[in-house]
Amino acid sequence: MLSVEAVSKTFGGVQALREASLACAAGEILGLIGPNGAGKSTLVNAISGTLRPERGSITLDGRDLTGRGAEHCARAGVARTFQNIRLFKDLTVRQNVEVAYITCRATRAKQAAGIDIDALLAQYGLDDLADVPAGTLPYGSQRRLEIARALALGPSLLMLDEPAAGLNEGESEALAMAIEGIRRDVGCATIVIDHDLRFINRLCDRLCVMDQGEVIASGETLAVWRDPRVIEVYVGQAQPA
Ligand SMILES: Nc1ncnc2c1ncn2[C@@H]1O[C@H](COP(=O)(O)OP(=O)(O)OP(=O)(O)O)[C@@H](O)[C@H]1O
Repeated sequence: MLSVEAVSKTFGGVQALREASLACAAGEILGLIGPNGAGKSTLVNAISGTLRPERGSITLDGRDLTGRGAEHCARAGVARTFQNIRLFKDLTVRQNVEVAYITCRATRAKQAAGIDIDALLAQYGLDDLADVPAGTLPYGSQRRLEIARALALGPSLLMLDEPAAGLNEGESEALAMAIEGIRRDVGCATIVIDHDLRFINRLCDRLCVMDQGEVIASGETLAVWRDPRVIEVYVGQAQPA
């Protein structure tokens, strides 16, 4: 269970997070949405330890992760993918997954025991590409490798930052089914950020909506879309200036 309580962060004069809170339970798929600049990536960065919040607290399964750094968070079971793919481009596909697995084996022996790298590569359609440098893969395969690598960490929390960006409808549907498979097989808490609202609504049990650094609504997907503040942010955006 991830619990984020009243986290704040400023960059110069910009308040990127204003006492943002959210929770995500094991086996749950939470959609984190909001307009550009709402603070979604900043919140994910705080949860994954790449930036230190000024106030608030972040715990995973009761362990305090607040400001503990990316390596500590990864070892505690936080895995993520990035808006702009960040693979080890010169390492092979298999080596990318192995690096994560080695981290998992060092600190999460129970989870590591359940991970089979060959099966993971096959599951994500990467078995025939295992010895190819990651940087030479087509875009869709790089996206799948990022997810396979995140799963090799044996995560308790998986955060996917714009996983459907650049995918066509068929690829998005396949991705949604793969994420549902992760819920079934791994049972981790999953947070998905995406601007593709059809993808988000189809996939997520609950939504957390941010605007200007604040969480303005959270709850079951359908209920959130009836919230006047959410309607204002989304419909307001579509109005001509
Ligand atoms: N490293 C940084 N330095 C300065 N300002 C930053 C930094 N990172 C984020 N910001 C600012 O913080 C605010 C929140 O940005 P953030 O990237 O978290 O939004 P977002 O909801 O992820 O947006 P998008 O959907 O466009 O990715 C924005 O005003 C952004 O310009």
